[in-house]
Amino acid sequence: MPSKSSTKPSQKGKAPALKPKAKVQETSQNQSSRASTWSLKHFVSLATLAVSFLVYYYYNTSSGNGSRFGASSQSESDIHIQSVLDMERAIAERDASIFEVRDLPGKGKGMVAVRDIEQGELIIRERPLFVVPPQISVSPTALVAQNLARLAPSQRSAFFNLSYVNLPPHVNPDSGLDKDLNEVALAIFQTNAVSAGDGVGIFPRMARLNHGCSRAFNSVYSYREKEGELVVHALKGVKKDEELLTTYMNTKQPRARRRDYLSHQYGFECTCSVCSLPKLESQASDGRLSAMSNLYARFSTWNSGTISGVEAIDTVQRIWDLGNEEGYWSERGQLASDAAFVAAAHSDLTATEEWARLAVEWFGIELGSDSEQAQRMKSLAAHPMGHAVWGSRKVEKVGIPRR
Ligand SMILES: C[S@@+](CC[C@H](N)C(=O)[O-])C[C@H]1O[C@@H](n2cnc3c(N)ncnc32)[C@H](O)[C@@H]1O
Repeated sequence: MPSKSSTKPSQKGKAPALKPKAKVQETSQNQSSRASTWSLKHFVSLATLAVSFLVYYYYNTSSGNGSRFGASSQSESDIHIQSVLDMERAIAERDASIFEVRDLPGKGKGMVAVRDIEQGELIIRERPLFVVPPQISVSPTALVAQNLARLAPSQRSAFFNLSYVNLPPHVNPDSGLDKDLNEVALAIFQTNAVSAGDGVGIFPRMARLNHGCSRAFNSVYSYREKEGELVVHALKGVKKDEELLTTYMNTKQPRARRRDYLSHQYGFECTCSVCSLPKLESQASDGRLSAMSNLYARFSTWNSGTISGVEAIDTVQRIWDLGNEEGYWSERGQLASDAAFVAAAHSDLTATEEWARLAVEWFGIELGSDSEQAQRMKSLAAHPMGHAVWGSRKVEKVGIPRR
């Protein structure tokens, strides 16, 4: 059955660092121009394969491992250093062909598209500088300091280049004292860390993504446990010179609540296009977002048998329709996947196939067509009756997606 959490919002929010209970979310998005999007994504994922290999090489041969250098001959060291430089150049070149990190008024730095980006396109693939586990036995400050000590100098400087908020007032960042530097490091970690599997990690390239609410965010990041990598995909088509924005929270909440959270946790007053709407439009948007949240809660009651399969699918369709009205396209892969689950439980073959196909499409956009989630839905669409829950509930014609 769709667990309570599986029917929850699924865009990935920034994980409050060292709050181990913070859960990763996943997202998905918009339709249209599918064939061309797919072929481009395919090309991009091939291109990034080469980069990934170099990243793999880098992290598995260099990461502060001095003894490796010590044991190498001069020519081996030269080759190694050259490989690392090649890898860094390849990543920088690929990034530069998609976005630029710029100073943006009132936001510090941010990522701006240097060309049109297609919906579903892979923007970043990145391994973490480090990940901290959910359970820790030393203080957060000491843990971050320990992790930093293991990094190569260039990695440490990438970390200390990141921005931070909420530095305790007694800390002087310019004192040059270790104790103050460690507090700054913790503030950087807490401002920039995101969920990475069970832990939270630092990904310095994606860390430049600023936040937008509801329909304002156009990029989604997701962590791939198997690969140990984070990927960022375009949730919507992005125009050249437009800022790339992700979301730091579940934004299906009224503006006042979103602003409170962002100001407290991240130290800024959100002025995204949704937060800047005139009063009446903002109220209408808040109404839609709250209605979506309530419908998600209703959908989850299918688990306990409170609502029928038909009612559950009708609820999914209402969430979808509200998403269309609001321009909120995130989490649609998960939503369609949950609907396919319900359809399979009620032995509705056509509905299972159709919802699974829709899930493939939206997981493909938000998480990548090579994501585990998209692949799983692909096999469900091909073999609906093979689903573990097939026929576990009363037979019902639950309904296919209207989109
Ligand atoms: C993860 S960092 C994002 C990159 C950051 N702007 C930088 O210069 O490196 C998070 C911080 O960026 C700023 N920020 C993010 N989204 C913002 C927004 N929509 N408006 C203003 N500041 C924002 C806040 O200071 C927040 O604490």
